Amino acid sequence: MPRFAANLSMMFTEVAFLDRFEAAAAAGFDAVEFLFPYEHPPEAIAERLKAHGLTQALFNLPPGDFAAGERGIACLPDRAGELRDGAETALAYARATGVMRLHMMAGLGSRQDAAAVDAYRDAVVFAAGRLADAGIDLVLEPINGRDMPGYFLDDFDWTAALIAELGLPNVKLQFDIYHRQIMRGDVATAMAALMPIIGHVQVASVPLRHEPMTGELNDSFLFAELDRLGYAGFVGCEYRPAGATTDGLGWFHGAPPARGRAA
Ligand SMILES: O=C(O)C(=O)[C@H](O)CO
Ligand SMILES: [Mg+2]
Repeated sequence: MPRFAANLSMMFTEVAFLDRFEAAAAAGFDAVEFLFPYEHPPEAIAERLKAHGLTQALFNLPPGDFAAGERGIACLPDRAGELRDGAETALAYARATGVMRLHMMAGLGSRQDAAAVDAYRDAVVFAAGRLADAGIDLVLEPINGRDMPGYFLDDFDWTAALIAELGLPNVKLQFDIYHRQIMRGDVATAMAALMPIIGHVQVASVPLRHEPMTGELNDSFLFAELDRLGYAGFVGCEYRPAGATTDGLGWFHGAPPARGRAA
């Protein structure tokens, strides 16, 4: 089985954010990820990781005003300065937590807009350069437009082509199985084809974004495929538990898959 990271933005939300580290460790996870750490000082996050023997698998660069609906700023030409500052902020948290990969959200915008494409490309090159100095990978994640209407980076082929064109060794693909299935399907074949550039994987059931093994995909098969393909990274459990987080961890502890939608 791959190495799973509990996503603390979606899982264990029964308790306050800083208490989710202990809850994840108690449930058997040895790694965590989350969207953003920035409401808490880096030392507070580092202290929780250390106290519970957890590895920080991933988090995101600052995304602009997330509460107001922004979903990253990388494709926004007039936000380049803020993006650069955000990279420094993320690096401070990276140094404290030891994380080895960071995701940069693209923002809302159109790939038909040349200025947005240029801004995005510049942002990727800039962030990759800053992260490379610290030995950290930059991961780019295509996100489906049903969950995030108007999201700039909603195409796996375009993302893979950009990564190939830039040829920067620390720029990789964040392959979210949930988004891939909604956008294109053909998950196992795409995973195999893209494996050389995959830097992080995430999972949730489709269509409800609940626990793995409860949706239309055969997640056991996909996890075995990741092993067969030699994927040594983390699989982030980026799902909304259907009920209490711990009640839905049967899949993680090896229980047989559920059949059909939860009532
Ligand atoms: O939506 C997702 O799949 C994500 O991974 C986050 O929202 C962005 O990192
Ligand atoms: Mg994701």
